[in-house]
Amino acid sequence: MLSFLIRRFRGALLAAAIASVISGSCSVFLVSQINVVLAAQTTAPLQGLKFALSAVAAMCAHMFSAMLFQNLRQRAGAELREYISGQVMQAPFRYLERVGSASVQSALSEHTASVTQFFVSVPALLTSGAIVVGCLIYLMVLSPRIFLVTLPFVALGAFGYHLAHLKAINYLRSGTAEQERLFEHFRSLTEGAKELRLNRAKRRFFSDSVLSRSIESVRRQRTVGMSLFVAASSWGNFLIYAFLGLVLFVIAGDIPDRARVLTGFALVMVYMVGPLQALLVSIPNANLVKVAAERIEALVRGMKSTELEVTAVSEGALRSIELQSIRHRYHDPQSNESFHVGPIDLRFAPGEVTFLVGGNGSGKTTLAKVLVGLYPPEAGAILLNDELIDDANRDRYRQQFSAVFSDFHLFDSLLEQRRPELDERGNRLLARLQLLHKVQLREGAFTTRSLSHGQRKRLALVVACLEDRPVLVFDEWAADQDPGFKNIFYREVLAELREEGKSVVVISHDDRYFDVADRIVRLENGLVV
Ligand SMILES: Nc1ncnc2c1ncn2[C@@H]1O[C@H](COP(=O)(O)OP(=O)(O)OP(=O)(O)O)[C@@H](O)[C@H]1O
Repeated sequence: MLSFLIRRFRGALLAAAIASVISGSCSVFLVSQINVVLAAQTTAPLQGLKFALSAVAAMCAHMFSAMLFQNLRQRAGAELREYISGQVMQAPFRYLERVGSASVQSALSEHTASVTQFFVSVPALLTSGAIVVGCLIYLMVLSPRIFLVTLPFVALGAFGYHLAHLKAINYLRSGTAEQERLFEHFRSLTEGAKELRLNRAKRRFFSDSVLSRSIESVRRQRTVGMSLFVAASSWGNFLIYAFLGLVLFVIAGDIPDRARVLTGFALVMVYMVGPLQALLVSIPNANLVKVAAERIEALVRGMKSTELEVTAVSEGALRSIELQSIRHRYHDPQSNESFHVGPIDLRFAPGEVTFLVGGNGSGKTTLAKVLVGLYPPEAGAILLNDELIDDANRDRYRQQFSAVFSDFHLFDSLLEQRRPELDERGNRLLARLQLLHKVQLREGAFTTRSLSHGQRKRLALVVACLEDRPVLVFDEWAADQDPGFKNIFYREVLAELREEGKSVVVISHDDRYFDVADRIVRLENGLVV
């Protein structure tokens, strides 16, 4: 993920990185000039000019790199969100069901924000890095003997930091994993608002034992992780002052040019504390970026689809859809239990109304999902007009269907190019379903979606009819409708769709209307009986 972003913006990143290093180097040069002036008896005007030019150069380089990095951050955020959204839209539907919406939401919000933080950490890392390296070089030039003494200190500091760092990153990783569970609980806060209000005991349990525990766990893991990093950077700071004390009071002795060397060391070491701290702080930030990038990568990896996206809907008219010995299986790894649908053989033809009936949990919705191509069959074959459906043409196959599942989603518009005739047809259908006084279709968008559940379902029916696909699937559409609308749906709408030559699949428990069907398919425990 990060390497992709780095490759994508490598030109601008390189320019901004060079500017950061220039800014850091100019700062070190300024400090060295201060030391020269402090040690000299007089100051030459040329030195003043050099100092002023370096200060201006440091400012310009810093400004340029910071602006460029901010710009890159926004561009990277936008591209990452588009990339993840694109992957989500083409991901296998079953995979999305399995990972759940909380993982997708946190990838799009929290993790994306963390990854783009990289573009803010980099200038700090580079500028501070350049200052620290520059300072060390200056110290080496000033007194190679004293500088050699710094090496064990650097090694000691690096070792201590590395140990803390390894421990900290584990805490950050598990904190991020817990946070995804927390996002799921946040969703329950709004989606389960009714249930939580109606039952005080459940509300308290959810609050104390589920939500607070998860919030606390994220807080604890992140606090421990970040505290370890802070402890490590404080350790680095301490070593600087310990080293300075050692130089000033123990090692210096009677080295040549004592005053100039010691002033230089003191000045540079004190100056280095800030950038070193920034450097040490930006390392945990870089780790947060790494952890977030790993989460996004893990999520997106499962979204890879081998299907080809259709560019145009198939021209040929529907003649038949055949399911040949198709099977689907849900497996729960926790309980190691499975539910099997199939083997099932069915044929669907135009102008035919098929009712899919059976008890709760008998597999009707699952079969419908296999039929419309949301679940590729795990065994058996699907044939559209005698053509075998596989990954190469599955997306084209799905374009044959309009479906209203029980957990349907209503977009606020038809998501189609504006067509006045579409508005007219839609409003006629809305009038027919007695919704026109509540909602209208204007320029392809609905005037409102604040409707009752039954009304929203009627709106979903209108959307499905307007799509004008050869096959329509209704999953217990009539379950929430009053008798009048049930009658319109079963006796009028289905009859009209049949007249238009549509193949209609209706999942239903309304045995009063079973006579409407041309064929009834009864499922029991995943099998047609
Ligand atoms: N997304 C899923 N993940 C795992 N198992 C599932 C999933 N959806 C359904 N199942 C399992 O598959 C079985 C059949 O479910 P399905 O929704 O197909 O039944 P149904 O006949 O449509 O039931 P109902 O009449 O209650 O809507 C259920 O027992 C359930 O355990």
